[in-house]
Amino acid sequence: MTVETRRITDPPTLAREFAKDFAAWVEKQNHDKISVALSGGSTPKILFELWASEYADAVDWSRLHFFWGDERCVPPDDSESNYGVAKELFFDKVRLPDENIHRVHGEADPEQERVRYEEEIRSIVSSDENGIPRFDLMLLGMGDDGHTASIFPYQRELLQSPRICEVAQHPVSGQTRITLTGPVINASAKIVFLVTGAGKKEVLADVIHHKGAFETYPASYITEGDVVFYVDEAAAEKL
Ligand SMILES: O=C1O[C@H](COP(=O)(O)O)[C@@H](O)[C@H](O)[C@H]1O
Repeated sequence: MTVETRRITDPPTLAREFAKDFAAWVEKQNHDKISVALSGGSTPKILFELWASEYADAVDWSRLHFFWGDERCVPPDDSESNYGVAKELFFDKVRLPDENIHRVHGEADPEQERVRYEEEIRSIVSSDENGIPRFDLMLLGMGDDGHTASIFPYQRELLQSPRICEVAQHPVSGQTRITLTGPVINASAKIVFLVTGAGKKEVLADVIHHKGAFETYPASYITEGDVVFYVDEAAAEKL
């Protein structure tokens, strides 16, 4: 296990650095069906725009299969849909076959969709020696409260679940979501957090240095693989 932190001036530069590293990483992969789980929220939006513009022809997108670490249980055209955001900013603008996009059907019955999505993951993503799907790349964000994917503080059962996905609840809004579980996130070959903004600086320092209230923050438990935190200066202030 290695945890690396990369401090980068601001969100646009951070997205640019990661996009460059990502393109080089894709080139190095010696298999097709490269599986990437995307994060939701606001942080990856600049990255999606960059992929759709400067990297539209610089990456062979047909080698990649996109999944999500978490999704809100809303229809795909809802502004809250993590898939909807990626579609509008990225998928609609690059040459990526539809069959390479593995979205969570947020409009479906959550429990039935959890089961269906697990099967879809198993059909593409190969498993490790413990039978856990091993994504090639897990892209994560971290909320101001230390949540990652849709695993929120005090939802330890989601961090330890033996399932691939669980139906989750946002603790404040009550919004239903579907999230990958801790063991699946941790089994990924490579894990990348993109974290920006001053609102995350205290929590980020606790998560990375395992101090203060770190045990409360789900992001603290994503430590088993090859983990890289890309952080902007505002978020890195307390590191
Ligand atoms: O709800 C979510 O929040 C986190 C963090 O989002 P951000 O807006 O602070 O970037 C995100 O990683 C997760 O996928 C998303 O659904």
